[in-house]
Amino acid sequence: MIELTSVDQKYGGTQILWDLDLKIKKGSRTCIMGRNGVGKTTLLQVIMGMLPISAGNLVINDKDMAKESVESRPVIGVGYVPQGRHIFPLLTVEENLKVSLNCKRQKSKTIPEHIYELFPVLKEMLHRRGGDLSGGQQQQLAIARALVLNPNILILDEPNEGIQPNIVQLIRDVLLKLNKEHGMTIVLVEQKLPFARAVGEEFVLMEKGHVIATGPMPELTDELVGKYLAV
Ligand SMILES: Nc1ncnc2c1ncn2[C@@H]1O[C@H](COP(=O)(O)OP(=O)(O)OP(=O)(O)O)[C@@H](O)[C@H]1O
Repeated sequence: MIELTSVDQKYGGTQILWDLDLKIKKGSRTCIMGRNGVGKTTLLQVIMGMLPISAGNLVINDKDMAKESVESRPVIGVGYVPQGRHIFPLLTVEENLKVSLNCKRQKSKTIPEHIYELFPVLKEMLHRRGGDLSGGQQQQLAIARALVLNPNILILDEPNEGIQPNIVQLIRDVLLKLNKEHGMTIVLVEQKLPFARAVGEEFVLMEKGHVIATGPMPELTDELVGKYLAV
């Protein structure tokens, strides 16, 4: 469960998130949507502890996380796939995955086999450098790297940006499988409506640093789409 209450966030003197309230249920699949620049990435970075909040509360998995650092997130089971992937281009696929295993709470130093079942291409390319992979392969690596620590919440920022359609389908299937078979809570920022509708059970609509509507995905009406999502 993730709960933000009356959260404000500022970059220097510029306030981006305003009195933001949001509840994300355990085991749900939630898509955060809104036009460019409304604060979606900022919201994810606040949840991840990468940006401090200037007011309000943040509770994740029943723990007060408002003042905890980014390093505390894997410890309570939160995985993150950043926008733009941020894999290490000079490390091999295997080394990229092993970076996560160096996290303190991780006892096992082997990559769980189910990662390769989800993303078979990574096994084939284990010794290839991350920077030499295609965009779609890099995205699979970025998701796999977050899964190595076996999170109970997976947060993804626009995982389909610049990705070819067959890999978009694979990512959709993996996210649904992780949620349905492993009970993982999925939170993603998504701009593309068909993908959001296919993966999300719940939507969160943002506008100018506020959450302006939430609900089950079927309640994301054409009127809301026209008003807050269409360019
Ligand atoms: N480091 C920063 N310093 C100052 N302002 C920033 C910084 N990062 C983002 N912003 C501003 O905060 C606002 C929200 O940005 P954010 O990236 O969270 O939006 P977004 O909804 O994720 O947009 P996009 O869909 O384009 O990724 C924007 O006006 C942006 O210019």
